[in-house]
Parts: sequence; C-alpha cells; structure tokens
Amino acid sequence: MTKGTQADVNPDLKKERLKCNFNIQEVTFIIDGGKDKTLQRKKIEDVALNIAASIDEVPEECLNLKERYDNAVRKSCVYSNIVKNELLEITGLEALGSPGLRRTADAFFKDVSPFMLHLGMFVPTIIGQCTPEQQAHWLPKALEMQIIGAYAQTELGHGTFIRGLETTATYDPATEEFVLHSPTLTSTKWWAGGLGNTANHCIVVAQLYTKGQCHGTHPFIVPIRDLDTHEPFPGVKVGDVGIRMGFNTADNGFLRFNQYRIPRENMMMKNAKVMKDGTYVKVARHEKLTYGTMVFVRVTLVMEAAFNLAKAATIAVRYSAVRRQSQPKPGEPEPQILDYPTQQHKLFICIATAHALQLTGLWLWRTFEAVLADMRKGDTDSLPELHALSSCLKAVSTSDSAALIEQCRFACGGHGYMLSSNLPLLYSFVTATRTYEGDYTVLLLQTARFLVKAWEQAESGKVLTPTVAYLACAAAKEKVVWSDSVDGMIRSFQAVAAGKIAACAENIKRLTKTGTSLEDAWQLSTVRLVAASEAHCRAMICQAYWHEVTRLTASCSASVKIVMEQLATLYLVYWALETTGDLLRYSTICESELNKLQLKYEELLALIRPNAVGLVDAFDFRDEILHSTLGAYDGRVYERLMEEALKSPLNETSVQSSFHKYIRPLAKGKL
Ligand SMILES: CC/C=C\C/C=C\C/C=C\CCCC(=O)SCCNC(=O)CCNC(=O)[C@H](O)C(C)(C)COP(=O)(O)OP(=O)(O)OC[C@H]1O[C@@H](n2cnc3c(N)ncnc32)[C@H](O)[C@@H]1OP(=O)(O)O
Ligand SMILES: Cc1cc2nc3c(=O)[nH]c(=O)nc-3n(C[C@H](O)[C@H](O)[C@H](O)COP(=O)(O)OP(=O)(O)OC[C@H]3O[C@@H](n4cnc5c(N)ncnc54)[C@H](O)[C@@H]3O)c2cc1C
Repeated sequence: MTKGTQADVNPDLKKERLKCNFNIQEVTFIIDGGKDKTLQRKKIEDVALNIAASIDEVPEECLNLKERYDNAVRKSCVYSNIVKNELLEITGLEALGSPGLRRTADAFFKDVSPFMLHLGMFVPTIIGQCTPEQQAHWLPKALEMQIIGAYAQTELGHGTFIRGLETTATYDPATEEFVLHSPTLTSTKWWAGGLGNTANHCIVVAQLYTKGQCHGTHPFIVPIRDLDTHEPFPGVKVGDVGIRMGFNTADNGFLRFNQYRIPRENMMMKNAKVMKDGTYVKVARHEKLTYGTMVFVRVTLVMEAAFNLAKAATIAVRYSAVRRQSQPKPGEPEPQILDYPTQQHKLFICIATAHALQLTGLWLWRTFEAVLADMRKGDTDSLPELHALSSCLKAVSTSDSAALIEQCRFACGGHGYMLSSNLPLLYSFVTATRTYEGDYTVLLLQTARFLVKAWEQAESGKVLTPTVAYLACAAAKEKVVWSDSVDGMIRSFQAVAAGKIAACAENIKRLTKTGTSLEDAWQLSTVRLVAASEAHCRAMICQAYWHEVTRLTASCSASVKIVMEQLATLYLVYWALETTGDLLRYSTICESELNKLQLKYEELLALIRPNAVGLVDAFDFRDEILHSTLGAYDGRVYERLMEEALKSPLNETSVQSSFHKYIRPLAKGKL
C-alpha cells in the first residue's frame, strides 16, 4: 500500500484503522502463504513498482485500440526485462508462479499483457509436454524472450470438445516433417492470447496422422513468424480476432495453415513420439496427460480468482468507509455506508470468499504438486481425483469471483461504474475466467462423472479417495442431524452433496432400466448433475477453508484467530442461508434453526464490522496495483475522481469542434 502522511488520509478511514483490533501483518502472512512469501513479494514489488509508477504518460483507457496494443507491447518489453534481469534473481525460476510477479504485472497493465500467455501457458507447456532434450532447446530461448509463444488449441468451431479439433498434423517420413493444415473455416485456430500480432511461435494442438492413421490431438511447437522481420511464414495466415468485452490488449488471435511444414522434432514428445519412419509410440501411462497444461492453469486460476476478488473487496470496503449517504435517524449525521447491514451483507462475504478461495487454492496447489511427484514416479492413480477437484474448483471459484466483483461494483453506487474505480475492468477480465480454460458447466460435468463413479463405489462399500470419503456415510444411510457448529454445518453441506449425487445416480439407473441409453440418461440428468457438482464443490471449499484456518491460526495471536474464524464461520452461515431449500431437503434443519442461523449471520456482520478496513488492508495491495480512485489507501475518493475527470480528452477544450460542425448548424436550421 502507499501510505503517504497520516495527515493526507481521510478521517473516517483513519478512525477505521484505529478501531482494528488484530495484527494486520499476521493475516497478510497467512494470505500470502507464510512470512517468507510476504517478504519475497514485497521485495519484488519494491523493485518493479518504482518503474511502473511512471510507465504510462496517458491513461490506458484514453488511447485508441491500436495505441493501447502498442503501449501494452512497450510495457511488456520493459516488464520482461525487469523479470529477466532482476526478479528471477530474487527467487529463481519458481518466481514465474509467484504471487509477487502476478501482483507487479498488475501495476504495469490495467488490462492484460500480450505476453501473458507466453509465461502463463507457452512456458508451462514446454515444461509439461517436452522431453528433457526438447526443454533444453526451447526453454532458455523462451525465458530469455528470444522467442515469444502462444497456446493455440481452441478453433472457430470447437473449444470445449478437444477431440473434435480439425487442424491436422500429418507426418511425412520422406522429409521427416509434419505438415500442418487447416482443412475448413471452422478449423481456424481462434482466441489464443498473444497470437494475433505478438507471438512468433505457437503451441498448436492438432490431430496427429501418421501411416494413414489418426492418433488424436497432440501438441506441436510451431514457428509462425520470421524472427527478424516478424512477417508470417508462407503457409501461415495469422491475425487479431476482433474487439472483445475485455482482454483488448491481450492480442487474442486467429491462425490458419496451408500445408505448412515443421520438423519432426517440433512435436512435443514427452507423452507420445513419432519415430523417423512414422511409427507412433505412446509413452504416457494415462490417456489424458496431453491435457496437463489445462489442469495446471485451472489450479492456478483458483488463487487468481481470490486475488481479483480481494482487489475488488479492498476498493469497495475502503470506499464504503469514506462514503456517507442518507439519514436513517433524524437530526443525526449521515452514516458511513459501511454501517448499513445490507452493505455489510454485500461486502463481508467478498472478504470471506477471497480468504476461502486463497486458502483452498494454496491447498489445491500442494495437492497438485503431490500428484505431479507421484506421476514422476510413474503413478497416475491420483490424476482422476485431481482432474475432478481442479475442474469444479476452477468453475466455482471463477464464477463466485466474477459475481462478487460485480456485487462490489453495485456496492459502490454510481462511482463504481467509473472506469477509474477499476471495478468495470476487473469484472470484464474475471468474467472471462468462467469461460476460458474450460467452461463452467462443462467442467462441473467433468467432476460429476467422478462423483457418480464414487457414489457407485460407496454403495458397494469400496474405499473412497479423500475428497469423496464423506459419501460413505450417506451410502450407509446414516442420518445427518443439523447442528450450527462448524463441523455440523460442514457435515450438512456434505449430506446435501451426497443426497444430490445419489439422486443423479438413481435417475440414471431408473432411465437406463426403462430402456434409455446410458448417454441419453446422462444428458437427461445433466441439470441435476451440475447442481450436485456445485454442492460437492461448496462442501469441499467449506471443509478446506475451515481446516486451513484452524491449522494456520494455531500459532497466531488470539485476536487474529478470532477474526479469521469469524470470517470462515460467516462463509459457512452465508452458504447455509443461501441453500436453505437444500438443507430442508437433505438435513434435519427446521424453521426455528433457520431463524437462529439468520440471527447468527447478523451477529457475525456486526462482529466483523470494526475490523472490515483492517481486513482489506491485510490484503496489502499497493495503490499502484489497485489503480482505483475509490480504493486508494488514503481514501481521498472525491479528490481523485475530480483529478481523473480532468484528465478526460473531452476536457482539453471548453468547446468541442462537433459543436461548430453539427449542433450550431442544427440549431440554425442549416444542417
Ligand atoms: C493472469 C492469469 C494467471 C494465470 C493464467 C494464465 C493464463 C490464463 C489466460 C488465458 C488462458 C486461456 C487459455 C485457454 O482457454 S486454452 C484452451 C482451454 N480449453 C479447455 O479447457 C477445453 C475444455 N475441454 C476439455 O478439457 C475436454 O475436452 C473435456 C471437456 C474434459 C472433454 O475431453 P474428452 O477428451 O472428450 O474427454 P471425455 O470423453 O469427456 O472424458 C474421458 C475421460 O478423461 C477424463 N479427463 C478429461 N480431461 C482430463 C484431464 N485434464 N485430466 C485427467 N483426466 C481427464 C475424464 O474425466 C474422463 O474420465 P472417465 O474416467 O470419466 O472416463
Ligand atoms: C478471453 C479468452 C481468452 C482465451 N484464450 C485462449 C487461448 O489462449 N488459447 C486457446 O486455445 N483458447 C483460448 N480461449 C478459448 C476458451 O478456452 C474457450 O472459449 C472455452 O474453452 C469454451 O469453449 P467454447 O468457446 O468452444 O464454448 P462452447 O463449448 O461452444 O460453449 C458454449 C455453451 O455450450 C455449452 N456446452 C458446450 N459443450 C457442452 C456439453 N458437453 N454439455 C453441456 N453444455 C455444453 C457451454 O456450457 C456453453 O454454455 C480463450 C477464451 C477467452 C474468452
């Protein structure tokens, strides 16, 4: 944060900070994943943010589309040099995935860097899909930015259904090359970030043909532009996909091939190989290991959802402490809008959800690392559970984050609609995460496949993997008695999930018994399967969040433990109240217990209220990263709104030329 002098700080915010009754830094350490992580992040910020402070002469939003792209490329080059020459020295290669790097990128780009997918997917795919020899060839070039890459999987005709991709890579043993071809309009690669004008290389996912046989989709590294002239190579047609809701500096592109040749060695061969004579050799022990980059990005997106929501919550809570509106008690001053329970209801769930997703995201990351370690030893047994976990957590976290960021904008009234609040841009960026890297519904249905199988195992008394172990109680017909203790609520959420999964399995069984094919029975059950998957995911987040809070606050000061537990309890009670219909159906909860729960919720809002500003301060966002007139640390909201308004190109002259060209002639009847 940028603290300035105390005298500059809005008096209401100053009072809020005095009210805070816990040690903010302790909470920051928990959110970052430990004190060492916080210190490293701050070191990275100190290096990068000095430069970022003066990077934009004109606000990004005042530039036209082409100028914005050029500016984004300029800044990406400056930023890449800082990463390469200074930041990687602080932490080594692991810095690529560090929160410090993610945060400092936001100081440079209000929208998105056209290089984002280079580090976000191109480099991870080289690491995940190449042999050691291929890595030795490609990785240094990519890290040194001698080549810039994109990840082109999605086509105009297919994004979700990867097996339906149409781009072909046909092996020619005579020249030891693959011939890439786009046989139809719908086979055009579409959407890849950085592809339109920036990248000179691209990972292309294509149907592999050798010896006349198709072996399904495989990834290839494809040079698409000359490294010196940047002209596309003959046989390559590449360009921008057009203006989007957000991501307008991300350079999302299209790509077509006309019998374009690449060397055999450019097939990424960690999981499958094509020998010189065209023989296809499968190396991987699991069919879906070529989908590995997607699993990796889905895992990282859970913390990404938390990060963006934390930014929105910081903006909206600080603004709500500064903003005064209405007069509920005659003769008394207008209250801070943060004092309205309805405002607390809108905002405290945002803080709690940011914590829930961050702590669940850190747990998921550790799970991912453990599965990777198993796979390095040749054991892929835990991959289906990781796929099921990462699919539903990606879906629910990105969806919750987008919806709650929009709620933060609503909470800021008219000023939230200003681009300078940064809430509109944040929303347009985050809402895309619900779609990319696997659409919400599609991913929940992937988890549902796993859940229905797990239910069948539970019914037949088999041992279940940890995230679905709770199904055993339901399969044994154990009744869950409602209790508003934390453990009681988690058990009830699990009972809801188990009840929904069981109902899906029964429905599928009923339909197939009466002659419906399994595929049709599945389709006819998908509305409830999505709901079951959501319920499972919610129960899992509640359990992981509470477990992590208990674990991480065990050695904290008492006040930190209290406030962290209040937030986690608020999260559970909020979701119990949101899903009362389900609880009435699948647990023993009754009307009087629901009333008690509502009271508990309102009490929690009041308990959290004095610490609200302290809690968002604990996210520790510097102003250079928040980019918000409403959310700056000093709370000088009105001054900043006015300063930004005066920067508008429409205020450069007191009279616009359009007045003389159109309005005056119209008024004089001369148009
Ligand atoms: C600043 C941000 C920070 C970091 C992020 C960086 C960059 C982010 C910015 C933009 C990135 C955007 C990039 C993209 O969007 S890239 C394109 C992503 N595309 C997708 O995600 C497509 C979604 N579709 C799929 O994943 C699959 O096609 C599918 C829906 C899963 C279906 O696949 P299919 O082959 O048809 O499989 P099924 O027949 O449905 O299932 C068969 C069997 O396989 C299992 N399975 C499926 N996927 C996986 C997997 N990944 N891992 C392990 N197992 C998998 C599936 O469960 C099933 O198992 P059964 O046992 O049930 O048979
Ligand atoms: C900002 C942005 C950046 C992107 N960047 C990249 C990139 O860098 N590289 C890349 O390769 N791709 C990228 N993508 C593409 C992205 O991965 C796909 O858009 C995404 O996977 C969804 O696929 P789709 O567009 O084909 O949607 P569709 O699959 O056509 O979805 C449309 C609707 O159909 C529903 N639907 C589809 N299949 C099913 C099913 N089986 N059952 C039930 N419902 C179904 C969906 O739920 C959805 O409601 C990007 C997209 C965006 C928006």
